[in-house]
Amino acid sequence: MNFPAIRMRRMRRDTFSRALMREHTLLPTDLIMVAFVIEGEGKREPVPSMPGVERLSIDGLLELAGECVRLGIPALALFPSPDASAKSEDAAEAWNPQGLMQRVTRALKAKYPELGLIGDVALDPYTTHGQDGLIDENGYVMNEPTVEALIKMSLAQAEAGMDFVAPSDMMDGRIGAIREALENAGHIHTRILAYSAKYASSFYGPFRDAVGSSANLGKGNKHTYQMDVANSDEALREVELDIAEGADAVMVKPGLPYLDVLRRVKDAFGMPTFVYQVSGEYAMLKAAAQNGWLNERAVVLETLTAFKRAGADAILTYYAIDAARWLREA
Ligand SMILES: NCC(=O)CCC(=O)O
Ligand SMILES: [Mg+2]
Repeated sequence: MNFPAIRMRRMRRDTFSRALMREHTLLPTDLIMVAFVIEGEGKREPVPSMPGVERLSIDGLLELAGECVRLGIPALALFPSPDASAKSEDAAEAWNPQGLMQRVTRALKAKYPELGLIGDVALDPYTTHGQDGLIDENGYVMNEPTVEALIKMSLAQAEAGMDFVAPSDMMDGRIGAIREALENAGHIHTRILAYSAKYASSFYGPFRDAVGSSANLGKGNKHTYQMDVANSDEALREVELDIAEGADAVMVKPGLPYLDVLRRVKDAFGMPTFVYQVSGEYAMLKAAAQNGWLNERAVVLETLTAFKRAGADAILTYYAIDAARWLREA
């Protein structure tokens, strides 16, 4: 028995010794802000299931980007919420050089070249059926035709100046196919953030409201391409394949319910490993905070610190700007 020679509480007694033994420190540079992009001018549309989050037109995005730069947030992840008229069976608007994402990317890069931009690559905002890919007559998402579409979408974004293309669709082989197309087109610096372990999670509900795909998706689900929530060995296989195909960084998504997966991925590969605190996680925290049931600032910073402890190099979160402000005040 080591007690009392070993007293774990001794190092916890004072602020200075707690600081010295702290293993992980959350910084604004760990955070990636997430934004929903809409057409128009001077438009801000609240997302009802995500209080505090608004869909923004280009002018609002420029303000948001300026705030990221001022706060030391290195990157902004963009998700389009196109008008219903831009949706089709073949999602062709996704690779229109004058399309929403491409225009926004050029505008943001012109004003804030130092802010990293991460473009979502998946077809769901652009399809009339709300699936991430192209479907056959039975509604099954077809792998290779979808990959061909994702290549066009990635090239259009890279051409507009996107720093990272981020395929979030979970088709097989798309990382290698996109990498090859980018290289052949001379976009050798365009990075790929692979949503490698993306789960078929019910925590994406508010996001689907935000990008306007939930009504289109209806009773559909994404179980034929996103991962079964019960698996984690499979996540390692997915990540291994994406690394072999040329991913520059890999992602685990959602976040808090998948910290075990995050830790396994980081330990197994030592890759730049990102995690996504998704819309449902935001909604839970926000709802409890609005009811006065949880201290918002304390619990949000706790969740973000937990991601770092579990091995994340960067965290996509709707709370990035709030968290960076709180960290600066602290
Ligand atoms: N590709 C993005 C999603 O599927 C959902 C993100 C979220 O729920 O925040
Ligand atoms: Mg895969």
